[in-house]
Formats: sequence, structure tokens, C-alpha cells
Amino acid sequence: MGYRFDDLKAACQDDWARYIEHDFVRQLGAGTLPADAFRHYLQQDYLFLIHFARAFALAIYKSRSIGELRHAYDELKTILDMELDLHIDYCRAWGIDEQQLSKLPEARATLAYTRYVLDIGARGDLLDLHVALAPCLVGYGEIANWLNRQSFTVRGNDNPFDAWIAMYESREFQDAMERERNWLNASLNDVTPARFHELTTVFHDATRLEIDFWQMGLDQAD
Ligand SMILES: Cc1ncc(CN)c(N)n1
Repeated sequence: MGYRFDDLKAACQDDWARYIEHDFVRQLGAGTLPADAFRHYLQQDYLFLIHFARAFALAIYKSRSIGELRHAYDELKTILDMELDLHIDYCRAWGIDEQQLSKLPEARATLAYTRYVLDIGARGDLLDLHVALAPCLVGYGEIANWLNRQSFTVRGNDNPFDAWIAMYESREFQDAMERERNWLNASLNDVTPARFHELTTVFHDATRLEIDFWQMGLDQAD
């Protein structure tokens, strides 16, 4: 029997839960997150998304078939045309303009996570790169769905972060998440146990770096 995306999650289930259910996420869902923590996160996430788009561009470069090319291209378009555009609008609504964003110093958690993914992409193959990107793409879709199932989550005008949840529960983002999951299911299907073990290390490391990113937002760390 072949491996699937869920096997990667199962291999680091405690840290996966720490990521999806992080205090930052809980406070965002409840609408109680301090505004300065959210602003700090938004600014760093702008820098993160630029490198994340570069990593998908690297996935296009590393593709060997038209199917792989199209898949990476579609995911890149979701990040650039949907997530980054909405992110910039969203920053503006929180009083941060694009000029300010372009001059931001990178926090250590942003540097560590983005350069880790790009390094995995540079030295590994296409599957390594997609596995390193998966906590990001699949994780945020899961977070929006998880928040919608929690009784503490407040939706609508009573939650200042409602638009953030709306972005990740949107059809477009959920479709991107589903495409990535399907691509990984097909690609993991015929890897050996030794190769799967290597990939779980990449997935686990990227998940731990997502946890650090939330914590950076909560602590407003530089
Ligand atoms: C840190 C981080 N991880 C994931 C995502 C969702 N693309 C994001 N915007 N930022």
C-alpha cells in the first residue's frame, strides 16, 4: 500500500496539532488577539509570501512534465493573484501601506522558515520541495476549517479578524489546498519507506517552523 499526505501528518501529529491549534490561531478565532500582534504577523507574512511565491516558482523550474508544471503554476497564481493581493488590501485596512511593507526588516522566524524551504527546494527534488511547502498551503486551509468547527470562534463584524478566516476558507484557497493534497497523494504513492522517512523529516521541520512563525507573531519578536 502506498503512502498518502495524511501519513506525513500522522508522522508528526503532536506538532501538527500544535501548529493548527496554536494560541495565536485560537485568539484570532475568538477575536481576542492583541492588534499589535496581528499587525506584526501581517507585516512578516507579507515578506513570507514573497519567498513562498519564489519557492513555487522554483517548483515550476524543477518540474519535468507538463502536469507538474501546470500544478506548480496554478499554485503560484493562487499565492500571487489571490493571497498576496488580498494580503496587501488587508494590510492597508490595518493601517500598513505597501511602501512600509517593502522596507520591513525580516524577523528571524521569517528568515528561518523561508530560507529553509528554499534550501530544501535547491538541494532536493520536486517532491522534497512540495513536502516543505505543504504545511503552509494545506495547513492554513485546515486552520480555517478547524476554526469554523470551534465553539469559541466568532464570525462576522464582532471579530476584527473575520476577513482573515474568510480568505482561507474561500473556495479558491480550499481548491488550492485540495490540488496540493491530491498531488502529494499521487506522488507519495510509490515512494519507498526509506524515502518516506526522509520526507517526514522535511514535513516535520516545516511544521515546527510554522509553529515558530505563530509564536513570533504572538511575542512580536524580531
Ligand atoms: C507563515 C505562513 N504560512 C502559511 C501561509 C498560507 N499560505 C501563510 N500566509 N503564512
